[in-house]
Amino acid sequence: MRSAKDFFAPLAVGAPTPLREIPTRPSRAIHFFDPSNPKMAAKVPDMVGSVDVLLGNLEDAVKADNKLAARQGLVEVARGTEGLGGPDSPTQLWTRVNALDSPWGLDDLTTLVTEIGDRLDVVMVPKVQGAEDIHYVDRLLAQLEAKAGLDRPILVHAILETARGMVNVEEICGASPRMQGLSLGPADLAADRRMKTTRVGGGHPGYLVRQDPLSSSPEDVARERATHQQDLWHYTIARMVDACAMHGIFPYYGPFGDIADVVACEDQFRNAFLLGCVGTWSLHPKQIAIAHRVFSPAPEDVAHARRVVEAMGDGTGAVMLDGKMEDDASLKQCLVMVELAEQLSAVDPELKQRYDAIGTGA
Ligand SMILES: CCC(=O)SCCNC(=O)CCNC(=O)[C@H](O)C(C)(C)COP(=O)(O)OP(=O)(O)OC[C@H]1O[C@@H](n2cnc3c(N)ncnc32)[C@H](O)[C@@H]1OP(=O)(O)O
Ligand SMILES: O=CC(=O)O
Ligand SMILES: [Mg+2]
Repeated sequence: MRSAKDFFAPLAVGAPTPLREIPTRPSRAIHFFDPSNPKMAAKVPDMVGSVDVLLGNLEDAVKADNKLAARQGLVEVARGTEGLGGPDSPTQLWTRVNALDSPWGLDDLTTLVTEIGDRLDVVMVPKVQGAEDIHYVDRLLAQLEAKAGLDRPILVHAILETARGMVNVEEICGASPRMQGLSLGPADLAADRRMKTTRVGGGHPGYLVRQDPLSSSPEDVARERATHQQDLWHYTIARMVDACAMHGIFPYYGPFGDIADVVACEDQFRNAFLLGCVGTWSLHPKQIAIAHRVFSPAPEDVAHARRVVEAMGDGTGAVMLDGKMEDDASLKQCLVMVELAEQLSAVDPELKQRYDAIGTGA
C-alpha cells in the first residue's frame, strides 16, 4: 500500500504531477467511433465542437484483423483534426484501449501516449477487475508520459463490466489520482453475472412486479393484473454513483444498443441522469442529441433552483416557496443544478440562451 503522503507524487521520474481534483469538463455524450472504419473516421472532424467527447474505440466492436489499423487510424485522426483533445479543446479526445489481458492492450497504450499523448485526455480501460489493474496502467502511463515529455497527466476511466469489478468498485475508484470516472458496461456485465438478457443495456419486459390478485382463487390468480417493468440496472448504477461521489470522480451510463429505439434510449439515459450520472456513451450519431438533451438540466428545473437559491439568502433556515419547504439541504440540491447549468452554459451557447431566457422563471 502506498503512503497517503506519496499518493500525489509522480510514479516515474519526469512524469507530470498528478491532479488533486478531476476537472469538471462537460462530458454528456462520449461518442464512440471505430478509427479503422474510413466512413466513421471521416465524420470525426465535422463533429468537433458539437459533441463533448469523441472516443476512438480500439476494443470490442473492432474486428481482430483491424486492431492495428484502428490504433493507427486514431493516431491519424488525432493529429489531423483541429480542436480535438487537449486542455482547451471544445471536444475532448478519449480512447478505449484493448483489455489488459489481450495481446493489444500494451501496444495501444505505448503507441497512443508516445504519438498523441498531448492530445489524449482520458484512457478508458475495459474489464477492470480491481485496484491492481489501475495500478498497472497508472505506472505505465507515468513511464510513457515521462518518456514523451508530457506536461499534464492523462486521466483513466474504468468500465465496470465484471462481477469482480463491481465488488471492488470502491477500491477501483480510489486506486489512483488519475481516476476520472466509471462507466457501466451492461453487456459484458450481464454475461459475466450470467444474467439472462441478450440486450445491450436498457430494460427487460420480463423484469417486473405484478399487482396482487383479488383473492387466491384460481380465477382471480389467472385474471389480468397490472404489471410494472422494473429497472434491471438500478442497483448497479446506484452503487457506481456512490463509489464515484465518495472519491470525487464521475459516473456514466454506458451503451444502449437498440439504436432504433430512441425513446427507450432517452428513458435509460434519463434514469442514469436522475440517479447522478454526468453522461453516457453514444454509439450512433443520433444518440448524441439525446445524450446532450438528457444530461443538460431542463431550463424549468434550473429556473426553480435559482429561485430557491435566491429565496434562501445566506443559505440557512427554512422558507416556503410555492407551498413547499426549502432549507439548507434542498438548497444544496438546487446548487447541483445551478452549477451544472453554469458549466454547460460556458461551452454550449444555445443552452446558455435558454437558461438566460428563463431566468428564475418568476
Ligand atoms: C456492447 C458493448 C460495447 O462495447 S458498445 C461500444 C462498442 N460499439 C461501438 O462502438 C459501435 C459504434 N457504432 C457502430 O459501429 C455503428 O453505428 C452501428 C451500430 C454498427 C450502425 O452502423 P450503420 O449500420 O453504418 O449505421 P447507419 O447506416 O445508420 O449510419 C449512417 C452513417 O453514419 C455513420 N456512422 C454510424 N455510426 C457512427 C459512429 N459511431 N460515428 C460516426 N459515424 C457513424 C455510418 O458510417 C454512415 O455513414 P454514411 O452515411 O454511409 O457515410
Ligand atoms: O463495453 C460495454 C459493455 O456493455 O460491455
Ligand atoms: Mg464491454
